Amino acid sequence: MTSAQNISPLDQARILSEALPHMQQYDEETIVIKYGGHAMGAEETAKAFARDIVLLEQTAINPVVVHGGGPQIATMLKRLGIQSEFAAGLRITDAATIEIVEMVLAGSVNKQLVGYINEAGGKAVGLSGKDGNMVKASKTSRTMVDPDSNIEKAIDLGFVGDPDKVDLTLLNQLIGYELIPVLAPLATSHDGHTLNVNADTFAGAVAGALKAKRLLLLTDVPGVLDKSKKLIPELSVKDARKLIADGTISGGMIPKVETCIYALEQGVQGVVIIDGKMQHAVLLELFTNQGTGTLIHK
Ligand SMILES: Nc1ncnc2c1ncn2[C@@H]1O[C@H](COP(=O)(O)OP(=O)(O)O)[C@@H](O)[C@H]1O
Ligand SMILES: CC(=O)N[C@@H](CCC(=O)OP(=O)(O)O)C(=O)O
Repeated sequence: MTSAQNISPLDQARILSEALPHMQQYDEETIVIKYGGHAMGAEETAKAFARDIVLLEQTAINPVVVHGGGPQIATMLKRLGIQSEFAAGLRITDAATIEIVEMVLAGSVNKQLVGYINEAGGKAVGLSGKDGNMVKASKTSRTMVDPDSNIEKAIDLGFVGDPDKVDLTLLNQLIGYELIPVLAPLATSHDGHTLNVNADTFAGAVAGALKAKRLLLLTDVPGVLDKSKKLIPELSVKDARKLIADGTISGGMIPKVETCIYALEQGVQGVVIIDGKMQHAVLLELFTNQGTGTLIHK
């Protein structure tokens, strides 16, 4: 890795100077950043991410962080001997599982990230979508074609939700007051149950409601990859839909790309999927001229 010592002082100054128009572009704007559970696995990278978030806040950008935690939930469920399955990329969440999901997402994962941001000098506030009645959701309904009978069947995902209303009262008390919201993807159903929401979907709903300037989805791959595993730097909504239909985009990448499409429809201007395992991916994406991952556009 090239350290700052290997770069001449003039080049260091040029890199900093290159950031100026980007900082001006995002001045006072809200940027939603989704940090995936896989990406936050390595402590050093997670701490570098936290530093980047504080740097954004320091440059008069309003970052809102949404985190995942799929692998962390899986580890805890395994430790407790609870089986877990996915259907249509979503965790089937029964009554025992939702307790663990909430414990891991709103408890350990959320507080660890809050701790890292605060250690870097920020003022992070850890919340879930249940706080302040922020995110109301309806139980997710999905269908799947049964491979034996070839008949489309409804799948019961249990306590899994799709957001249908985001109340910004609480977030508006934090944004613009140097406080950095760090959100766990949980919501309340209309009859008061806790629902597990895919973190990408949750981030899209929050970015759309906030009319965020940008949405960054940090994952564990360089972006959307084509059939030969090469990075696709730019993807139109039309082509993204084709790649989902032909199976090039599958699994966890489906809710990510669908979130990007939803956010664009809601007026979010720049929507990207980037590699969160790369240190300072957020700074590179926002403050330099080179985009790193996949930009999804209309
Ligand atoms: N076309 C594709 N390009 C990139 N990744 C893909 C693609 N199709 C499926 N994937 C899978 O999607 C995964 C990212 O989704 P997910 O595991 O849910 O990440 P996260 O924890 O960051 O939300 C990748 O690791 C990869 O296995
Ligand atoms: C319904 C559903 O599948 N919820 C996810 C929530 C966490 C998540 O999305 O985490 P990543 O971003 O790390 O994948 C789950 O239970 O794993």
